[in-house]
Formats: sequence, structure tokens, C-alpha cells
Amino acid sequence: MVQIDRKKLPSKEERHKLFGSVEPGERTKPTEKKDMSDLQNVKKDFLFKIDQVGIANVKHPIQIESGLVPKQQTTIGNFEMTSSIKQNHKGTNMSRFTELLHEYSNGHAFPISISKLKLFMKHLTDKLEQNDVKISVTFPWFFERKGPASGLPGMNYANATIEASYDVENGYTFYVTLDGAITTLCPCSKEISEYSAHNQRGNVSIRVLLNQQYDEQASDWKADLLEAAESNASARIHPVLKRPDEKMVTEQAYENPRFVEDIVRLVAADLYEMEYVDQFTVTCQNEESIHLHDAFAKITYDKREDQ
Ligand SMILES: Nc1nc2c(ncn2[C@@H]2O[C@H](COP(=O)(O)OP(=O)(O)OP(=O)(O)O)[C@@H](O)[C@H]2O)c(=O)[nH]1
Repeated sequence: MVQIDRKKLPSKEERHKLFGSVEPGERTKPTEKKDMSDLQNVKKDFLFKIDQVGIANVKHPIQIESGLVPKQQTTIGNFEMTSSIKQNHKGTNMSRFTELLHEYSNGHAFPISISKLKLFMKHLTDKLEQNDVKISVTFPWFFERKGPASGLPGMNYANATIEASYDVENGYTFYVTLDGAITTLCPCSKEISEYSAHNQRGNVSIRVLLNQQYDEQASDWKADLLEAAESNASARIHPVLKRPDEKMVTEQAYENPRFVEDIVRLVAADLYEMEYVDQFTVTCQNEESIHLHDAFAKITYDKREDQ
């Protein structure tokens, strides 16, 4: 064996000094929490009330239930958590948001359900000593998808967002959003061409206001909104397609051509029929295969205005 002469390095402490670390300076400020000044809690006229203050871009594991397979999964949530503060209140106590998030996560993952979020928001409002709280959490939701002919499974995902709010006077509000992908085939191209038709990957975004009729034991809004997007598309998106699957998907798209206008209207009709939806916004944005730009359409509708 060849002997290698290794360098003799200075100790880690000596190395840090070599690269500029210095001895601690004189410490004059208190180190005990009880003796520290508490700027956040200063009360004075600070000119304006603040609508939302808190923390954003908090990544944290979450546990979700699903109407599709897998029925339970752990995924990553991106949280924004805020409350308002009054004009005479200097600042919020930011550590309390993440402190409570950890407490509710049982050392593992925050269980995201409507009922758990209600408890959490009420608790957070009390802990912050404020009158309201807003929480938004966005996460990739995974679901199994099988090839239409082969039945071969793979994992798809859509991005889901829950925007929850609580205030002591008006109670709870839940908006939920699902952003999913679909296939669309251009009706115009099909109509005018001797053969073929160009197609697109479409991104459908559906945001709805849940009403009291939403029962999370009986329904899963993620699965329902995904179905509203996919069942009205030219075809669904699949992770695994063998040739018989590809033939089916291609022919199905040709038999169901859709403009972006068709998609938003058809999805709107499904949302209109969902009892637990009060208000909705649906957009469709297609990545065109014959342009560098996208095609886009949007509908916002409030069913309560029909009454
Ligand atoms: N309000 C406010 N806090 C900030 C800001 N930037 C950082 N901080 C946070 O201030 C926090 C510490 O303050 P608090 O959470 O009020 O800590 P504390 O007063 O010891 O906590 P309590 O015992 O709950 O009252 C740290 O978590 C920092 O992240 C800011 O712009 N505004």
C-alpha cells in the first residue's frame, strides 16, 4: 500500500481564528427574558392599524386526507400566517405562530383539515391576543392515476391551497383552490384542417368559497375540484401510458375538442351544481403548441346573488 503524507492542520478553533473569528466582546445587555425590553408590546399611537402582519413562506410538513388513493399522505405545506394589529400596538409576537404550529404537529406533521384549522385559528387568535387570524397554506397533493387501457398506475399531483380566516365577530371563512393540468385539443384546428388538430397542456385553477354544507367526512374538495377540471377536458393527464393507453387518450381528445372558453364554462356549470360551493373563480390557461403565448379565460360567479 502507498503511504500518503497527510498535512498536519491547525485545530478547528485555530482555523476559525485564522479565518477571522475573534473573542466575544463585553456583554452589557440582559440575557434573562424577564429583564429584556419588549419592543413588540410597546403601546403608543403608531399612526395606522395594520391589516395583516405575521410570517410568510414557512415550509412545514403537513398530513392530509384524500378522497383518492393514497387516502393519507404527508406533504410539504407553504404557510402564510397573519393577524391584524391595532393602531396603538407596536408589533406582533412572531415566534408564537411557529410555536403553535409545532405544538399542533405532534413533532411530525400539521394535520390539515377544516376542523383542525378552526381549532388552530381560534387558539392562535387567543395566543396572539388579537381579534382575527388568516392562514394560507399551499401544498402539492398527490394522487394515483391509472392508464385508461392498461390500468398501470403512476403518481400525479395538483397544487392545492387553503385560505382560512377567523375573526371573533364573523367566525370562520374557507376559500380553497385547486390548480390542475389537463389536455385540450383545439376545436378550430380540428374544424378547418384536413387531418389532425393541434393540442395544448391546459392549467385549470378553481377557487371556491365553501359554505356550511361542506362536510369533510363525506367529501374531499380536492378530489371534487379535480374531477370538475378533468371531466370537462379533452383528455386527462397520465403519468404512465402504454400504446393502447396513448391511442385511447389521443382519440378521446379528438372526440372532445375544447377552447379555453369551453373549459371555464363547463367547469363553472359543475361548480354551480355543487351544493357546498357559494362562490367560485375558474381560470384556464393553455400552453399553446403553435404559439409562444398562452390562451386564457376566467369566470367569477357568486351563486348567492341568484337568490
Ligand atoms: N414584530 C416583529 N417581530 C420580528 C420582526 N422581525 C423578526 N421578528 C421576530 O421577533 C421574534 C421575537 O419576538 P417575540 O416572538 O415577540 O418573542 P417574545 O416576546 O420573547 O415572545 P412571547 O414570550 O411569546 O411574548 C423572533 O421570532 C423574530 O423572528 C419584525 O419585523 N416584526
